Amino acid sequence: MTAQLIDGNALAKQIREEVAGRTQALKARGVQPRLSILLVGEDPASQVYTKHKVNDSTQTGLEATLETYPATLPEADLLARIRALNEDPSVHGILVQLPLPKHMDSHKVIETISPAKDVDGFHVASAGALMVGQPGFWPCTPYGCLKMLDAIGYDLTGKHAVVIGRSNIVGKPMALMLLGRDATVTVCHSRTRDLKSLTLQADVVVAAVGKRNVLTADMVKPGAVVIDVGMNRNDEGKLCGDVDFAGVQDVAGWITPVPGGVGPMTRAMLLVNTIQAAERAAA
Ligand SMILES: NC(=O)C1=CN([C@@H]2O[C@H](COP(=O)(O)OP(=O)(O)OC[C@H]3O[C@@H](n4cnc5c(N)ncnc54)[C@H](OP(=O)(O)O)[C@@H]3O)[C@@H](O)[C@H]2O)C=CC1
Ligand SMILES: Nc1nc(=O)c2c([nH]1)NC[C@@H]1CN(c3ccc(C(=O)N[C@@H](CCC(=O)O)C(=O)O)cc3)C=[N+]21
Repeated sequence: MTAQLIDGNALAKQIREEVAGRTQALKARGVQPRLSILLVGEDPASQVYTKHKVNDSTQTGLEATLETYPATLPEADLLARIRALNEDPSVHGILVQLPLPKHMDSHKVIETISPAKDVDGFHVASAGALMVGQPGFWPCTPYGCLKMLDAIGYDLTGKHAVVIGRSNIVGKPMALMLLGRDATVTVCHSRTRDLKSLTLQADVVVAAVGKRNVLTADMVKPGAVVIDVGMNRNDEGKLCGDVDFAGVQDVAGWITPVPGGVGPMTRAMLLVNTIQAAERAAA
C-alpha cells in the first residue's frame, strides 16, 4: 500500500483564504484584527518562525506587530508589556514566542496573557476550557492536526487513536480533542512500555516527540492515518519529523509530510484563533 499524502500547505492555504474573508468582513465594520507577537532573545529558529507568522498574518489582512527584546529583558518588564497589551482594545491576540530565556518563568508569563487574547491556547484557562468543553482557544498544533483529519473526511467515532507525547502544548490537548470526537485514546510517553504493541492497534497515530524514527513501518497497522508533528534535523541538516516517512508511507493509508504537513497548519490555526478573538471582541 502507498499512503495518500495529507497536504498541509494546500489545506493551510484554504484556511488562510477563509480567514481573509472573515477579516474583510470585520474591516467593513471598522475593526482591524490585530496580533501582537513578542520575541525575547536571539534564537535563530524563533526569529524565523515569528517572521513567518507576521508574513502569514499580513497576507491575510490581519495586522501583526513583532516586538523584539534582548535576552536580558527583566521578566517584570515583559509582564508589564503583556498587561499593557491586555488593556489595549486595538490588540486582539497576544503571542509570546517560546522558548523564553532561562531567567524567565514561562508559566508565569503565559498566565499574564488575558485568556480572551490567548490565541496560542496555552493559558490554564484555555486548557481548562478545552478539558471541560467550554468555548476557548485551542492550541494551534493539535487543532491543526484535527483539521487535517477533518479534511480527509475521517470519522473518529470509536476509532483507536494513539498519541505519542504528553506535552501541554501538543500531546495532552491532542488527546482531549480526539476524545471530544469520540475516539478511544491512548497517550504514550517516555515511560511507556512496548510502544509498538500499542501503535500496532491504532487507527490513528499522532507522533509528537521530537526524535527521528520514533515511528517505523513495523509499528503501523496497514491503512492507519499517521500524523507527524515532530520537527527534527537529519544528519544532512534537513528538516524531518518523528516518523520514518519512507518506510511508513508503504504501510499507512494516510500520512502527513515534514515539511509541508503540521507546521503550516499550526500557523494557519493561529490566524483562525486571532480572527476569532477579534470577532468575539467586536460582537
Ligand atoms: N509542527 C509544529 O507546528 C510543531 C512542532 N513541534 C515539534 O513537535 C515535537 C514535540 O514537541 P513538544 O510536545 O513541545 O515536545 P516535548 O519535549 O515537550 O514533549 C515530548 C514528549 O515526547 C515524549 N517522549 C520522549 N521520548 C519518547 C520516546 N522514546 N517514546 C515515546 N515518547 C517519548 C516525552 O515523554 P515525557 O513526558 O515522559 O518526557 C514528552 O511527553 C518536537 O519535535 C517539536 O519541535 C512542536 C510544536 C509545534
Ligand atoms: N508561543 C509559541 N507558539 C508556537 O506555536 C510555537 C512556539 N511558541 N515556539 C516554537 C513552536 C514550533 N512551532 C512551529 C510552527 C510552524 C512550523 C512550520 O511552519 N514548519 C514548516 C517548515 C519551516 C522551516 O522551513 O523551518 C513545515 O513544517 O513545513 C514549525 C514550528 C510553533 N511553535
